[in-house]
Amino acid sequence: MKAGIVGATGYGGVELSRLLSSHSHIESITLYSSTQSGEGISESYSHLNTAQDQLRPLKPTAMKAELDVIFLATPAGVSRKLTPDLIGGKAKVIDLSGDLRLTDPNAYTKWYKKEPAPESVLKQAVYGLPEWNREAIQSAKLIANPGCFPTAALLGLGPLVKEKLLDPGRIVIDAKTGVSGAGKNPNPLTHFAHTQENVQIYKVNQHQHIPEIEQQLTVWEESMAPVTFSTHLIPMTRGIMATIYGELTSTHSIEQLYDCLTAYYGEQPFIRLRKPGHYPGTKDVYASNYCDIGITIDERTQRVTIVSVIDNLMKGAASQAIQNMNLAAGIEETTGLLHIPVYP
Ligand SMILES: NC(=O)C1=CN([C@@H]2O[C@H](COP(=O)(O)OP(=O)(O)OC[C@H]3O[C@@H](n4cnc5c(N)ncnc54)[C@H](OP(=O)(O)O)[C@@H]3O)[C@@H](O)[C@H]2O)C=CC1
Ligand SMILES: CC(=O)N[C@@H](CCC(=O)OP(=O)(O)O)C(=O)O
Repeated sequence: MKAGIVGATGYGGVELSRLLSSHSHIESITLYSSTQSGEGISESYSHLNTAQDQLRPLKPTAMKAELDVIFLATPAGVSRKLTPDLIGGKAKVIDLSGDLRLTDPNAYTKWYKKEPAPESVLKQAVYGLPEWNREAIQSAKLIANPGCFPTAALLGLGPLVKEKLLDPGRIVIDAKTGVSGAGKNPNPLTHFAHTQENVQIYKVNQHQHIPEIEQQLTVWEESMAPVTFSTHLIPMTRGIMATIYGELTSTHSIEQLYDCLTAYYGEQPFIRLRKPGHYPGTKDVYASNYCDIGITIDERTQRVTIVSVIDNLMKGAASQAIQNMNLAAGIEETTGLLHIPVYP
């Protein structure tokens, strides 16, 4: 397959380059930049000293005709403009931004404070959470790669919500992220002097991932109520931990809840369940496509705690996009993705 990466100079694009360069079904990678065309990617990122070095200007008509898969690793607001010119040809398009994830354009305007993608484009986009949407992804030509926090939160919540084991009105998701989640451009929140030795809550009750999480939870449980979702920036480069609290609709043992997770995830190649009483940390999934999940019940309060960890740049972005590419291309889902996480 011939792959193209738009936004190749960003953190998501850089991870895509790294992963695709050793993918057995990729014959070429073309890198696109809106600001650095003509330069080599290795001038900005010397670790990417690969055969495919030159950054090219975006030419949608040629890209659509020549490429088999196009990744859009661009900020919100870009792919809504690019996608109409890229779809309809032979290329499958996988968007890493939030532009195509929300089915309701009004929700996009409300939470992203931007103009939405055309409804005709939104209708074609398939939500790329493979563990829950594999069949639709397999026949998709346009894929909305999930957000990093929604990936962690939804994978943690899916089985119990789908089985109606959790009170739909009492779900709380408390999430922490590393700084790379904010992309390559530093800002006052992510500045080293502010982040180092600090924990900072941000976008309180206003995070753009709230409607994405609620949209999918509602697919599983139609009476789902709004969730409480908080994000914290912590002094590390990669990783997300979502600590999720819920209340049981009826009495269940921890073994029953664990069996419920196993029934859904036992055969999933990228979900690793911890035995009850054991919990993952972000280092367990560093630089990998895994999502590790732990679960317990507090006997005193009858509240459930679910801990779900991912690498935001991998299962939260680039490697999940490749998992989606594999499925849409009809090749083995795990191709190029079975790296053991980097430790320490
Ligand atoms: N970082 C993360 O952990 C995650 C990110 N995402 C989403 O993935 C997308 C990419 O994120 P990330 O790589 O971190 O972001 P970065 O800011 O690191 O990179 C984005 C890249 O997009 C390109 N770009 C910017 N403006 C335009 C434009 N107008 N037209 C075309 N290209 C443009 C830039 O490259 P150039 O100037 O060379 O064109 C830039 O390098 C975002 O939508 C982000 O929200 C999703 C999940 C996790
Ligand atoms: C640390 C940090 O700022 N993280 C970002 C991650 C979101 C993201 O990557 O954007 P999408 O909406 O495209 O998923 C945030 O919380 O907004």
